[in-house]
Amino acid sequence: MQRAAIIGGGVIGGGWAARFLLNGWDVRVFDPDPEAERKIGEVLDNARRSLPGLSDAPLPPEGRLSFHADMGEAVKGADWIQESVPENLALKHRILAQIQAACDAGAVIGSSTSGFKPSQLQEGSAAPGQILVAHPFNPVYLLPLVELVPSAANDAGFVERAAEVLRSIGSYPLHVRKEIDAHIADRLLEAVWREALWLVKDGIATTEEIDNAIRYGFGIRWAQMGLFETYRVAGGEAGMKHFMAQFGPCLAWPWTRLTDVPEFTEELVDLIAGQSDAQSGAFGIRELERIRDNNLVAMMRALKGQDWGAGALLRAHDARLKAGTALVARAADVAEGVPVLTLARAVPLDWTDYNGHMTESRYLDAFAQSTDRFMELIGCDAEYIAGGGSYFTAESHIRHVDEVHAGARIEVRTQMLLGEGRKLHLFHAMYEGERLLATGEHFLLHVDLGTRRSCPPGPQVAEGLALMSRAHGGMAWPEAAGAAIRRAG
Ligand SMILES: NC(=O)C1=CN([C@@H]2O[C@H](COP(=O)(O)OP(=O)(O)OC[C@H]3O[C@@H](n4cnc5c(N)ncnc54)[C@H](O)[C@@H]3O)[C@@H](O)[C@H]2O)C=CC1
Ligand SMILES: C[N+](C)(C)CC(=O)CC(=O)[O-]
Repeated sequence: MQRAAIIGGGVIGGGWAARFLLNGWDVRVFDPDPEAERKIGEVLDNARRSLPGLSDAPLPPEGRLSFHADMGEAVKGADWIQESVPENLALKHRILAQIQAACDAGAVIGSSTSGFKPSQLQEGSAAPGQILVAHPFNPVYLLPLVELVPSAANDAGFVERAAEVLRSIGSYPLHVRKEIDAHIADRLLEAVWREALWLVKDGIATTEEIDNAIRYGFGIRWAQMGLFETYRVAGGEAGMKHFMAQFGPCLAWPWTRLTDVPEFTEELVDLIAGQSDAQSGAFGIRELERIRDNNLVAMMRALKGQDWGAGALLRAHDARLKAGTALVARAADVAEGVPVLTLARAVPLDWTDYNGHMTESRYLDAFAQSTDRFMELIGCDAEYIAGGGSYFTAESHIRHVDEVHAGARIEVRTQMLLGEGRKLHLFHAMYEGERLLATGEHFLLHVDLGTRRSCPPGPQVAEGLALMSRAHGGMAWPEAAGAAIRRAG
């Protein structure tokens, strides 16, 4: 168990607390705001329904969360301390000095600052090498990017240790090699933000029209290929050089007002806030956060299917998590007389429906994953399938016993009812803890993928089946197995 201290538990500190906590860290929070506990509780509720299901493997058991009135108590013994107080350099200096007076010398102190350079934060510190910028993106518990910005005072081993901690909690540390005001991403965001402010101020577009220009077009493109890869594709077969030749001259045309800063007059603030109310005022902030989280999870899980960008990162993190799970690898290791664990994961947000619970098609999805896992156990793995043998499902019966919600940790335990010759009869039971949620009974036939006809399995799978028969052969037939839907009335 590792420990993080969160100093400043607002929007960003709350997000950090959730990411650490749900990745198994104990988290101590210091924030003088009497509402901090309630606010973090609400951020955590959102995180619990969205983050665990982003992975296809279970996250470690949640750590312990505590709130402390004394900053020294919060930071003492912490491995990672994340400063997330408001963007004010004098305040950050004061807080960093208080942290360093009480924390362990080996702790990493990350600052969430959106724009200060690490060398600015380190000014006046007796141990500057312990402080660096770890700039996250909102919502911190879902978005992987953390800009990790060291200065010359941080040694390379320290930076790598910080990066490894971030990887272990599913983040993507982007090492910003040369410190600069506002790092990398906020410089890009600042450019778009300034241009958008001019468009509203000059009456060209409303806040909603600008958001539509982003979300119906280049925003979707950016989420998967960024800027340069997107423009390379836009250059057609001739690629980047052609793109630059075609659009280079525009740089000299009046396509931007970036060099000017619009003054934040009361009139401009009212105009933007009023348009924003008209656009989104029908939703509360927590409601908007949930809509945002639903969309982000769906997009990132889709990218995982493509093994691309943030999705490729999630896949690699899943592999890490899976390596630490209790799933048995071979039939020879299956315990006798008890169903074998074939799935352990959380319910993803995109598995839920308009009734607010896991939707029916996903039960089949989960049971199908369990069947795949069981096939691997008996030796019907990717190599065997590539050799031309596999199983086809001939019949399924799912019973829905109790409902389950997004973020809940589920397990499927599987009993082999029959595994003989070409026949395989499985009974899956899905649980949240010890609460039975559903059962899935499936009858499969071994097939020759060349002829597409059933046939006896090869020796490897026959042996796996024999081992499983020995482990499960003496078990009682589950009460619900073999049941049909009763006639109504
Ligand atoms: N909001 C955003 O989109 C992002 C903000 N950041 C950065 O994160 C930092 C925090 O920003 P937010 O969370 O947005 O601000 P916030 O206003 O939501 O939260 C700041 C928290 O710090 C607490 N605080 C104030 N004085 C304190 C003190 N002396 N000791 C401990 N806690 C104190 C406040 O009570 C509040 O809960 C800033 O440096 C900001 O630039 C980074 C990424 C995104
Ligand atoms: C607007 N902002 C500068 C606070 C933005 C960030 O720092 C990152 C984000 O989450 O957009």
